[in-house]
Amino acid sequence: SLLSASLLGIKFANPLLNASGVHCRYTDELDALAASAAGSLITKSCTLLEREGNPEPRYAATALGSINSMGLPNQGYAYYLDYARRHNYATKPLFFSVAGLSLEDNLTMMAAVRDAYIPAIVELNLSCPNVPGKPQIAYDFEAMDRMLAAVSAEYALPFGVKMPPYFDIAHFDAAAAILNKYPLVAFVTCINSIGNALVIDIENESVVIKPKDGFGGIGGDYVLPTALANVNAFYRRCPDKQVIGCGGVRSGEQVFMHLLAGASLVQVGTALHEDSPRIFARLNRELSAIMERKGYRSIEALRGKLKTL
Ligand SMILES: O=C(O)c1[nH]c(=O)[nH]c(=O)c1I
Repeated sequence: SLLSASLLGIKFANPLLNASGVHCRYTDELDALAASAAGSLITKSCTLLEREGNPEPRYAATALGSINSMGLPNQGYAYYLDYARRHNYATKPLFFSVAGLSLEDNLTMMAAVRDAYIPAIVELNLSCPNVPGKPQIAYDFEAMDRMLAAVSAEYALPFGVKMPPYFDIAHFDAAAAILNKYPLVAFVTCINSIGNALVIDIENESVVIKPKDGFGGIGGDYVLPTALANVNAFYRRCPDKQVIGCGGVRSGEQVFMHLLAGASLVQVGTALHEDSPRIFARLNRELSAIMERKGYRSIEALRGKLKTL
């Protein structure tokens, strides 16, 4: 149909899903996404063992988006693996986000997903900005190279990576060159939050979240141009991979922009957090209306068709 999408040869009724971390820590949240108009869903990035995460307040919404320093709170990978075993894949695909605190933990968790023989799609999170003492992997190119070499060898199935934003052409080139060494990295999700920003409340003359002196990853309207640039940069540099767009989506127009930039699927974070899974029905309606107005009969007809001047 009009909104049909595909990734790794798997069919999606529409390109929309949640961004990992939003509305996906607990099974009731995941069930609500499964029952929503989203074309697929993804679990909260998980670690080997359950984690409480950082002290609260650790999320705040602003007029232009959000800031968070959650600290990787999650129920542990076994909880999400159990959910992934019970998911009905005939209804919609499920993504499984992994964010181990070490290479060994990532290998253990991904081996468990591999050995579960379920069609869950793994998104390896290389970009969590909020675990004190754990600099994010994707900003350390040698560490990312080592991680992908070991994970590719162990998992031995196609998987994706969740990338942070980059801000320098040389960094797009270097990061893409590493990803292109690994054919099993079948998709690249751009972007994670822009890390370590600072939101100030002038009434209280204070930061708005408790962890890390108020420093946290931002999402929402703040990040849209950076998200689109990263989607298009990796779309251009990784012709053998697909790209999932994430960042700044709150209406059909931003979904359309991500698709033009080259995205195959589009994730929604801040706007989903501030609304509810009902947002997916609205976004699908708005995207359909834009496509019909412009005479597009499929997403493939517009994907990656961004014009330059
Ligand atoms: O603080 C978090 O839990 C978190 N927050 C983000 O904004 N991105 C991430 O990948 C993670 I793992």
